[in-house]
Amino acid sequence: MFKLIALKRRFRETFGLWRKVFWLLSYSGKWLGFAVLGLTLAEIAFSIGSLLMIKSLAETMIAAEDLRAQSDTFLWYILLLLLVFLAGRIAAALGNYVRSKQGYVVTDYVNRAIQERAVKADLSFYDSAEYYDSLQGARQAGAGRPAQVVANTLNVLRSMLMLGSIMIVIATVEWLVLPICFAAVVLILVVQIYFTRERFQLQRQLVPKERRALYADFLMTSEPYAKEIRLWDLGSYLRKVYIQQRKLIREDYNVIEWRKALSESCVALISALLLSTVIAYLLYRFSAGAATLSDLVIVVLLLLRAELSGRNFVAALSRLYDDQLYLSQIFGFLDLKARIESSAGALPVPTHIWNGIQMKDVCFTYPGADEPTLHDVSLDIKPGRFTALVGGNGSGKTTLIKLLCRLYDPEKGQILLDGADVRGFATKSYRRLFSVIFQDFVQFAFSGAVNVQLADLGHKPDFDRMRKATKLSGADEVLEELPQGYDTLLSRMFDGGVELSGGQWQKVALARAVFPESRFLILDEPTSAIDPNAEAALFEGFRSKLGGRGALVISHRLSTIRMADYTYVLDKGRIVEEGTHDELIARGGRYAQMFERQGRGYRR
Ligand SMILES: Nc1ncnc2c1ncn2[C@@H]1O[C@H](COP(=O)(O)OP(=O)(O)OP(=O)(O)O)[C@@H](O)[C@H]1O
Repeated sequence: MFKLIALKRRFRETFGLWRKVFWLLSYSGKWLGFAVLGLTLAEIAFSIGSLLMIKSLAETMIAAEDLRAQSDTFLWYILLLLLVFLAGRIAAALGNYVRSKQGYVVTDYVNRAIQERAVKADLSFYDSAEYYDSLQGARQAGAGRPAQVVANTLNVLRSMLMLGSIMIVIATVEWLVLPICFAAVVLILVVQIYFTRERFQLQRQLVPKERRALYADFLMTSEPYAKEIRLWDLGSYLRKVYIQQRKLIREDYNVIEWRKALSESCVALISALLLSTVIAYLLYRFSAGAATLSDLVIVVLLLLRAELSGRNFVAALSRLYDDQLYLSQIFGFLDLKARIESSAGALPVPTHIWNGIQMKDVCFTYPGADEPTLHDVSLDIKPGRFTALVGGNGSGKTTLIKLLCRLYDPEKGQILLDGADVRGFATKSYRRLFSVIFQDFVQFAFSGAVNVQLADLGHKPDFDRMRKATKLSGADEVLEELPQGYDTLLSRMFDGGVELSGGQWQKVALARAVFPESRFLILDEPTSAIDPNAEAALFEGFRSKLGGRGALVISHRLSTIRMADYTYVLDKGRIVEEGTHDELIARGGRYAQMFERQGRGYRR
């Protein structure tokens, strides 16, 4: 009973997989699909046709009493055979062309689908090794697999038809040979399928080791790590890590390949014994006068052909099985569902925001972490107000921003926009409320102009608006002095690019954050690499620069924080103090101590 249920489930899974493959293939277009199918069927028909013609020619020649007298007939026959053969080759060449054309279209599509899924995945996926394994599995399976499936299915079909035709022809001469050939094919097939599955399972187990090796390779070959790797002379250490992982991977594969080679040798021995038995049986029939010489010659010739077709059939079928296993990895990744998605009936965010955002008793624990990072955090971000957040390293400031922007959802408590739970708004439109600069902002290897405008691709490029943003952040002076001004490529990775300093990059990233006309500006240590003059220029009259937007600024520099309208102090994931600068100083608590300590440092 259980077996039946499991079989049914497996059948449903396989059927579902094939449906998805055909859905993917349909993406390459109806006509290309028909061309692939038509040409492959033509190729198969011509192959079988030429086989039957050879058989018929051999029979006629053996039976002919006077070969010379019938030479004209044979000549025409051979000519026709050549034409069929030629037509088969042309169909094969055109078939290869349309299949590879379909392959390129589908491969690009699958790659795009993987990228789309990766971009839409929750940020929390990046907290789990399982997600990386799944992504690596999909990448290893290869985006070309679905297209490969077409070629392999057709190969199975072709080799099966060829084998079937040969078997039928053999059966007309000597049917007893059939079960023996069948047994040999099944035996080879079982071994191939078994090891295909073993190899696939091993590959899945080895993904973490593969990722470790790839990581070491990535560190050795990527620009951001080049300085430290040279200074600390880490090359030999990383190479050792890489070699170690590769060695473990190789050893595991070698064990399987060795077992496979042994099993294949045994199967080859059994097949040879079976074949010898068949030939001995035919010889016996011939010597007993029960079979003619032509029967003997035809069956031996066809048996040799059947051996080749049988091997092709088994190889094609095990490749197809391999495809099916690997495709499940691609579809497994594509089926990952983001948890933070707009719910059915999600609303767009309101056009006017009156009270802003409110965090109410928010608790949050990272997936897989033992301890919560935020405990009962309550905080307001009001339109037109410069709000500051201070706290020691690891106190949870960046985490709080991630929750505000709905990169994660709280475990307990609520985040409200004008009193409504933000989970009720469409995620995309809610996230567009924010312009954020994170501490680890991205340095895109694009031009200066693109680096700024990336934050708002929904609008037409607007040079004046971009100038306003770069002027506010101080990036205007940086970009204007470059060889091609704003159009200069900000990377040495490609020809004609330049490299900016850390502070210059931060000004560009800051311009990107202020460029969109979003309602809330969130700056996570926006001036950590910027010189004090530029920082003072940025925050001078900051409230009027906000133009009605709400701002949340995280900084360790209290010279910046003192300009804020309202400040929250975070400690070990809890808001421990809040108020204006004067209120917090008067209170003489943690904020006042921090301020006093920093001020002492400057006075010394
Ligand atoms: N993706 C994550 N998974 C698990 N724990 C995390 C993750 N990101 C951060 N943490 C943990 O959450 C805590 C708060 O980190 P967070 O980055 O919010 O601190 P922070 O106040 O911004 O610190 P800093 O001032 O150093 O930037 C830290 O203990 C950190 O180890």
